[in-house]
Amino acid sequence: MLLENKVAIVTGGSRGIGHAIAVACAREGADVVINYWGDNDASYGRRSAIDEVVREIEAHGRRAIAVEGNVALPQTGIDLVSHAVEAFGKVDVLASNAGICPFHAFLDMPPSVLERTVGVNLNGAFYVTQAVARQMKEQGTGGAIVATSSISALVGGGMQTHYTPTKAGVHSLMQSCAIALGPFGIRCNSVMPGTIATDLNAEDLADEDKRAYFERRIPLGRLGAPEDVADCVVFLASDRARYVTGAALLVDGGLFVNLQ
Ligand SMILES: NC(=O)C1=CN([C@@H]2O[C@H](COP(=O)(O)OP(=O)(O)OC[C@H]3O[C@@H](n4cnc5c(N)ncnc54)[C@H](O)[C@@H]3O)[C@@H](O)[C@H]2O)C=CC1
Ligand SMILES: C[C@H](O)[C@@H]1OC(=O)[C@H](O)[C@@H]1O
Repeated sequence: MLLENKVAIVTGGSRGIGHAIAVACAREGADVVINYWGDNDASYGRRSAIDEVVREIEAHGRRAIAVEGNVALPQTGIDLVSHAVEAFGKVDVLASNAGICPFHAFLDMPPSVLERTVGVNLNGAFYVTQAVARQMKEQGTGGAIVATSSISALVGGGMQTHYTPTKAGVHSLMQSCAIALGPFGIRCNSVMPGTIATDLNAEDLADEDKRAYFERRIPLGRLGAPEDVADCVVFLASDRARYVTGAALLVDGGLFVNLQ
């Protein structure tokens, strides 16, 4: 197992990519603190989304606690670390994954949409990374931080002018943190998913023509699944990637390189 007896914090872990990361960490032997924001109603079948993630982790024989909190607030990262240490004694891995993408045109974008997107995606990644890194430094045993950036760090989107800069920022944050935290044995990397079928883009991809267009552009011939990303996060978080820091791993089925 790649993360045997490690403790992982996963932000945005109630749905989509974060859900898959949390379960993959447990499958590889980690106990998990799952952060989420606003997904605790019972609209997910008979269980709330977060109850389902906890159940899946426990089915792998690992422990899980769910902690609701808005990552845009500096206190949330501090609280996540406190909960992890209280419940499991330490933090070894952070998957900084929480993010939003409210599609919106550029020319009439209200400042509130920009500020919320930057607040959750970029400031949130900064605050949680900082809180976890302080704990890892104190523990003195290193650690691994993997942030969910995006192919959108490298290419634009006309309805994503507020979003793509946050994903470039998250990648840049991991590069700088790799330098700042390397001396403490803390590795910092990012994954750059392509188009992964989740709630984030369900409405966008409900347009059959748009979905078919994406599928045609992906050399591997399909949209990504959350588990495709989760397995790469686990790899970067594990000792198999012990000499990898400041790197970004595209997980996009070849979409980025497909010019024509
Ligand atoms: N779905 C895709 O095609 C891609 C997604 N990404 C990134 O992957 C990450 C996860 O996205 P998905 O799983 O697709 O989204 P999703 O909408 O399925 O799940 C989002 C998760 O983030 C949590 N969340 C939202 N706002 C939060 C906040 N303020 N504080 C704490 N948690 C919050 C939700 O509770 C949920 O667990 C995001 O950072 C997104 O930018 C990157 C590239 C492609
Ligand atoms: C939500 C979008 O479909 C998705 O988000 C990203 O980060 C990818 O680049 C896709 O555009």
